[in-house]
Amino acid sequence: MAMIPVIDFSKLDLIKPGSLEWDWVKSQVMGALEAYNCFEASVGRAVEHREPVFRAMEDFFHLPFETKRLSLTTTLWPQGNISFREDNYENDLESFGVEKYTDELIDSTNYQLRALKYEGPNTNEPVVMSVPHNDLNMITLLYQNEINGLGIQTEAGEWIDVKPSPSSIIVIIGESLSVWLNGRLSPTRHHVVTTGNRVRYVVGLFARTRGGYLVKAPNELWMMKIRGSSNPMTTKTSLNISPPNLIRETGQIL
Ligand SMILES: O=C(O)CCC(=O)C(=O)O
Ligand SMILES: [Fe+2]
Repeated sequence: MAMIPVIDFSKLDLIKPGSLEWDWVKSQVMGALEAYNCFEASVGRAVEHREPVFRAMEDFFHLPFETKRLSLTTTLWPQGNISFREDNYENDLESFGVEKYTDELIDSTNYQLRALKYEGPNTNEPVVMSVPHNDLNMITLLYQNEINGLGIQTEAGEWIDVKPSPSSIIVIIGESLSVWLNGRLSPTRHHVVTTGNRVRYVVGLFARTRGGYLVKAPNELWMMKIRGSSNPMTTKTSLNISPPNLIRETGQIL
């Protein structure tokens, strides 16, 4: 049974950028992204918050909308986790030799936290809850309760059912990061399919380029070879993140 790679991020607080351990995590991240466009990050700390988070989510879905919006941001994704999402950027960018853009990328990014609830479909037949798609943003972090449902499609077209451990966050990449990397990585194609009668809760953190920024590859990545292609990328694609649509420079509306 195919699985997406699991990478141990639990000691990332203790290891220094540039150390052997850091380079080891970095090379695993690269290997996973090249082979699967995604990975499962094992972050020990998540387990401590697991019960209260999903209990809070049950209560939360009974609240009026505005109360939901306010309480989610402060309760479900405490400040302590900011370093994890920034480490993720730093790690990815270093792998491509463009780490000098880390601060710029972090500054031009905002984070949207979404609480997702999928009612159980009350059948043993798989029911599609979210059709196959790529996210449009840069990176998405997903933390779910024990009800699985996320499927990732490999570039060969095979679907892999994701079964994250309770201490894991799934990291997937979106269209914007793929464009920023000038096609060096493809966005993670994924869907959600569930069975049974239990509710699936997911906390999703969507790292998105702030409105008004043009997502385009830095010069260093212009002429780099695209994976699987013998030709260097000679045209520059970009995404103009101006709501409501993402527009490629070629004029294609996503
Ligand atoms: O429920 C999930 O695991 C994924 C959700 C998703 O794909 C999305 O909100 O874009
Ligand atoms: Fe998605």
